[in-house]
Amino acid sequence: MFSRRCVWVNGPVIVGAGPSGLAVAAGLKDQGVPFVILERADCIASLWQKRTYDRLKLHLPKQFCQLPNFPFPDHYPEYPSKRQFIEYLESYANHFNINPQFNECVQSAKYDEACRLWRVKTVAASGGGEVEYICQMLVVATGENAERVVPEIEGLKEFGGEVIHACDYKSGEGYRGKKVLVVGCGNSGMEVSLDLCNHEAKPAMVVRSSVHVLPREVFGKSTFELAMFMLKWLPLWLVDKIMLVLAWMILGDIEKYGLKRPSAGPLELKNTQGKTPVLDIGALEKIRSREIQIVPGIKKFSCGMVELDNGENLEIDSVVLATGYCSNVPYWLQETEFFAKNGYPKASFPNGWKGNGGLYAVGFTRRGLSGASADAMKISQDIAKVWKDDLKQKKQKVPTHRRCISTF
Ligand SMILES: Cc1cc2nc3c(=O)[nH]c(=O)nc-3n(C[C@H](O)[C@H](O)[C@H](O)COP(=O)(O)OP(=O)(O)OC[C@H]3O[C@@H](n4cnc5c(N)ncnc54)[C@H](O)[C@@H]3O)c2cc1C
Ligand SMILES: NC(=O)C1=CN([C@@H]2O[C@H](COP(=O)(O)OP(=O)(O)OC[C@H]3O[C@@H](n4cnc5c(N)ncnc54)[C@H](OP(=O)(O)O)[C@@H]3O)[C@@H](O)[C@H]2O)C=CC1
Ligand SMILES: O=C(O)C(=O)Cc1c[nH]c2ccccc12
Repeated sequence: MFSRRCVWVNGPVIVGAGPSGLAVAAGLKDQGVPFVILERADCIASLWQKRTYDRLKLHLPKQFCQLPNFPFPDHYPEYPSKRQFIEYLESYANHFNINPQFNECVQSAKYDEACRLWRVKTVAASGGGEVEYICQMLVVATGENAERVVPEIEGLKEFGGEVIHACDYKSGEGYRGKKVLVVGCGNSGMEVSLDLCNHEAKPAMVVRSSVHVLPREVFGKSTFELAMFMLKWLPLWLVDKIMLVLAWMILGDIEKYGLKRPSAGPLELKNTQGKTPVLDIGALEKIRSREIQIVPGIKKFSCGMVELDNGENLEIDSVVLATGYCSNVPYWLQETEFFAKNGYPKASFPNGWKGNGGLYAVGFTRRGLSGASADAMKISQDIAKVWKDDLKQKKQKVPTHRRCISTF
């Protein structure tokens, strides 16, 4: 017979200790609301610490990436490096005295209608110990990038060479002289291809459909900042048109390199399909000089080879799947009213942060870190209000953790 530890949590359970979970936690600390954060990894911000490449820098200027009530240090550059961003998040957690429970992967969460409580089951990441947390409120902060997307492509098993996902790519060091097929042309595909070039590897990047490439800066100003500024006065479609004219002036016609532009504009596409435009940090120059080869979709792999949709065959040594990420909420949250099948809230920004029965979602806005901060502020305020009203009613506080042992 197993024994499962059962923990009553006074206050909400937050699932995920990335920027979103930390931002909600900080807001709750500020208002004196207790909580528990459950994190499957052994550190905060595991996406940034464990699943990103060495030379990554933030894409958006720092003022769009800082979390509430704790700015970046003044000496940070306009686009902080991954190391700097991680250091910032570590000091954020220290400043607010946030101590997540690491190595606890949430396996299931279910609202118990009878007692109006959430039952959140975790398993230790190393296997073994199971715990059931019982709480009144549940904050989903597992992110838009929780799991890698690995497409099934014919013959990939017979390929024989190394196949990795972009989240396991650290640097081009080991690829010198190698022919690498990079599948996907989002920001990851572009930046992995650029890094491979910088390490004298030979990347070919698969562009199966279309992509918006924008310069990271226009006349020395961040393109993103400019777009946000224009959106205050102009409709989105017009800002998109202006962005495309500026991109054409600065980057030229990218279609002649095989990079077809989508018919919807870059901001419209980000809003409707969550597809992030590429903010170019140098890959385009390598595409122009043919150091990065652009190739069409993949038909199939065979031993050491790939056959493309245009019938061409390429010899390759390795494959990097820069094929994106997905939410993992449908795997563990037993709820279908607030969350859609794709693991995002059904209501879009700014309405997708609060469900029924004390359910909240942070960081599913398709607006990066600034969207996560906006959600977090609303959530921590709402929870604090519920909490304080509740306290007033009870007039007496219950201990933070009440433990019991249940058997099954
Ligand atoms: C390569 C890359 C670069 C990016 N650059 C930028 C940028 O420059 N600017 C920007 O605004 N956005 C950027 N983003 C978007 C990114 O989504 C945000 O930066 C940010 O990490 C989102 O924070 P989050 O806390 O919502 O999700 P995450 O950072 O993914 O954190 C979620 C946490 O939840 C944990 N978790 C997941 N499932 C479970 C579970 N079942 N149980 C327990 N814990 C779980 C994970 O281990 C993780 O630590 C980038 C994304 C990527 C992939
Ligand atoms: N410096 C930074 O700030 C960086 C930020 N990021 C962010 O991380 C998030 C994820 O980006 P990313 O990892 O690039 O993922 P994306 O989802 O943006 O891109 C995935 C790419 O893979 C392609 N793809 C998927 N399946 C296949 C297939 N079977 N065959 C061929 N192509 C395929 C897609 O093509 P299609 O469009 O045809 O489906 C698309 O080009 C984004 O928000 C991005 O902005 C990423 C890297 C750096
Ligand atoms: O890099 C990302 O994933 C981001 O989410 C940053 C981002 C949010 N909104 C955007 C719109 C255009 C380009 C980048 C972003």
